[in-house]
Amino acid sequence: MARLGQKRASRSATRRVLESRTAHEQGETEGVIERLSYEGRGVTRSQDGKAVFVERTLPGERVVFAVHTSHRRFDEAHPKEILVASPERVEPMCVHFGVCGGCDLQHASIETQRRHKLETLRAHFEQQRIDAPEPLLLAGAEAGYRRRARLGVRVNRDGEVLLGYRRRGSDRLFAITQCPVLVPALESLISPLRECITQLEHPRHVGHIQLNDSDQGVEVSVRLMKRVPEDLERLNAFACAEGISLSVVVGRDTPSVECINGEAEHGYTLTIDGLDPVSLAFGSGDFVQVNASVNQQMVDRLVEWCGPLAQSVVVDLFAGIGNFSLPLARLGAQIQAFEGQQSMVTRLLDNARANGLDSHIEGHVADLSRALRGTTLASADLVVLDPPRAGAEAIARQLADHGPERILYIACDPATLARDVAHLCEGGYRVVELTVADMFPQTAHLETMVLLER
Ligand SMILES: C[S@@+](CC[C@H](N)C(=O)[O-])C[C@H]1O[C@@H](n2cnc3c(N)ncnc32)[C@H](O)[C@@H]1O
Repeated sequence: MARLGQKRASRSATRRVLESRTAHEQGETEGVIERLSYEGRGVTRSQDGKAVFVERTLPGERVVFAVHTSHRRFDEAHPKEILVASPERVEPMCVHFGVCGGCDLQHASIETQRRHKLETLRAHFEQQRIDAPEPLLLAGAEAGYRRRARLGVRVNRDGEVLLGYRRRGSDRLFAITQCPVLVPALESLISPLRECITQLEHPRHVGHIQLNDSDQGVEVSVRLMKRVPEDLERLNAFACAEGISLSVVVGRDTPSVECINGEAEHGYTLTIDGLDPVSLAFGSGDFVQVNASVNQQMVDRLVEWCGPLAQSVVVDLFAGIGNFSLPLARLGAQIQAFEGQQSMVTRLLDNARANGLDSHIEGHVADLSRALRGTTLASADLVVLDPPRAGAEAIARQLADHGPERILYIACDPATLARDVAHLCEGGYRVVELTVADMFPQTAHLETMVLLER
């Protein structure tokens, strides 16, 4: 097999390697990959038995690797050559794979990726001694699924405009020419956008660019440090030519938003289907589930698991802009929604009103890294919680002591999920349904849905 591209370690990583007494010589080592780590790297051992995590490799492969970062108990490495390839290895779909900080599993077949996610979840549950049914899988397209992205912009010393993402393991930006995990309507904008920024009077004033695919089509938001009228005209011409909506956010401390082309003043929405669909307006600072098809399947499964909900009281914790609250309210449930950001609670309540569901939803701002005071979670019929990666340990302990009959936990981190589910099981719950949702194909990230009953 061919030699693989040289990966340059960041300066601080290089310094750590040189300073570390346990670092490998800066040579290359041969090894056989034993297994995949949870975050999708091949694991082998150095001659002295130290674990080495080699990115972009698969179990069973014989590889030549070079260590780029050394720690006391393990090393991190990149492959130089694949001597014996796994039959599960595939050609990565993106030319930037290995450099880009986004995807980490493009070298594995989609079946391998999904099996790995199921095994990762099982392993976390086993570590916590949680008794659970075999996880099922929800999945959509393996590429072209991301409906939101943030692109960085940098102008290098030669005046060349770089539009792209951060490098793997670094803060540094690199230029992209493609991103096959984006929905086609967003991916096709990469080159024209770069061209447009290059032709601005002041490309250095561009901070970052956010792309959203919505019910109204593509919406682009450009962050500008300064308002330059000629550049606004050029951005407007670009938006008209591409048939997209475009707004600019100008200034640093108190930025102002200006719509320069399209429908921004009416808002952008995402629709969730059902017998009676709901549409959610969102803003660029709001949390949005990036994979529309998998999100729809999650909402469908939630509805299927939770059965008839008319007149039920549902507490939706970490509610965002109402992704679960509104479909549940549509089924007749009374929703108490809690969310940390005031702006998203406001949006959730606006969304409830716009969908004729305001009499079914109350929204509250609350910091859910702590137990929720003044609300009797036990008297709800169902608690839905969908925390960020840190999980919801305090809430899980509270629910373990005073929780309702049923809890639906949606999680983007299997380790903190398993920790919290273990608390719930100690409190008398058992896992009755378990599903892995492949929300982020080509990466090792997994989304999980767990239904627990007392
Ligand atoms: C994974 S998102 C889920 C949002 C929503 N359920 C959805 O499906 O779109 C997690 C949400 O938790 C909110 N959040 C994060 N930390 C929080 C905290 N300490 N207290 C309350 N909400 C928090 C975020 O603002 C975000 O909206």
